[in-house]
Amino acid sequence: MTSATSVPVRELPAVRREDRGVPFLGRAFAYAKDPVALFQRQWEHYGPVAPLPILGDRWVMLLGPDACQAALTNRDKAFANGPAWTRLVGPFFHRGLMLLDFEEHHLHRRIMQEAFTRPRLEGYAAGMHPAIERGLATWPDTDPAYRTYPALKQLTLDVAADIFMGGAEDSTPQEMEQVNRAFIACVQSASALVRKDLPFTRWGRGHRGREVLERWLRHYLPSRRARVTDDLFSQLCHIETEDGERFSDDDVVNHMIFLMMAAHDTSTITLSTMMQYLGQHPEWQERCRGESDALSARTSDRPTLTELDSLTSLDLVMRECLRLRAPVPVVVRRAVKDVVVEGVRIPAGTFVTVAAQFSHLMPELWTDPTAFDPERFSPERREDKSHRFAWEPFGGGVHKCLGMFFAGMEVTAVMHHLLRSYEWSVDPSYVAPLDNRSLPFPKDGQPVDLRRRAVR
Ligand code: HEM
Repeated sequence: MTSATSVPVRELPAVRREDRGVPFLGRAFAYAKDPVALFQRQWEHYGPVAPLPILGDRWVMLLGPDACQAALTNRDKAFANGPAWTRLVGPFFHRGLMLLDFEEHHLHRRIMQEAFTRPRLEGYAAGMHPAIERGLATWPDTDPAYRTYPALKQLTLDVAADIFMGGAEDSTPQEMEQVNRAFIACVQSASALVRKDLPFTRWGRGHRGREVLERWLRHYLPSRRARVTDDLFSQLCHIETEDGERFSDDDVVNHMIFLMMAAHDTSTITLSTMMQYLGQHPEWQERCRGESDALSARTSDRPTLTELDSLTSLDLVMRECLRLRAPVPVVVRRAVKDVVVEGVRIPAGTFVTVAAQFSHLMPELWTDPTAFDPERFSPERREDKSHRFAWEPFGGGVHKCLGMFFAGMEVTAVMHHLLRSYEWSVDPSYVAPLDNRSLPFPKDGQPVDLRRRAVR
């Protein structure tokens, strides 16, 4: 963060007339239409600290790795998460870890960390394979336009039911579908224009969704408290720090709702982006499949966490896909006191978007930034080292994604099974039509030409 004494401090520039957008909505439409074009325009006209009128509030957009670093590392404790995320996603992820701040966040994160240690991840990895195999068995043998996005969403939900819930043994497929819809309702509330609990509104659906999730989780709480199993729910019920601190029932429910939301869409988006690029780059698909086939020949069809780590080409592809299409393109904060970033004063009360996706595409940081080139992450090139915050799909600072390794493991495990079971192709000229109203997903379901492999 720039100190007010070292650099002359400027006030935030006024919003130009042509950047005011639609009355009240401000630039919300421009963001939904093409966030990258909006980032670029803001950067060109205002630089790294750009004013942004949105939904009647005063927002500032931070662009470029230095400005993002200032907000994420948050040295002066000037930025808070709770008030900003709550403004966006409302009460639906109430008291999830990402929405807590400062001392309270530190305490909860210390407890939750215990559920993400390496030995625990090994347990989750072992538990994932059956759900992935069951899910992929329902995919067709061949389909020239298989809509992979909804299929992957269903698959990650099934994996989550096992790994997060320990099987959701009392829930029928219809109830699981209702739970899926409840999550979607909560996530989509972020783009609600009417922010009141009224019938037929996105906000209202978010409220109903939260109620469904709470009821569903509270039903399972006693059985998960009663015994320790390998699933995340049971772990949250039992973990404690060395000082004996543990979660209350309410904490467990609140954290579970947030965790399932944090894990579900982000992993699905990463997987569908990987399927798109691997479908458009058969040489990379073959290279990744070669490693997966070799691994299975050496070990078993259900690799351990350490064995999954050896799929290095898949790891390069995943990093590149997270760069090109960050599942969380921006994170948000609210200034709780006046603060200076890159020489510009941001007044207390201002909402802030930290635009990671823009850094991922800056020509100053990456060669040919829009090209699919996974080798840029190879040990010889390591373009992501051009700046500590050049590549930040998982955020940074004290709120950096706690599920980062879990996500890598889940995505690698699903892709490993997919590469072993299927071949697919995607038209090289295909550009995913993204819905950017909440997290970016392909509106057309992302059709691919899918064929089950004859011999493995
Ligand atoms: C590719 C998949 C994922 C991406 C791109 C992603 C991205 C992010 C980002 C950008 C943040 C920071 C938010 C902020 O600074 O305000 C975050 C926070 C978080 N994520 Fe993830 N995430 C992914 C998967 C997961 C998974 C699988 C889990 C859990 C199993 C998870 C759990 C969390 C938690 C608990 C936080 C809050 C951390 C805190 O506030 O201390 N994420 N994630």
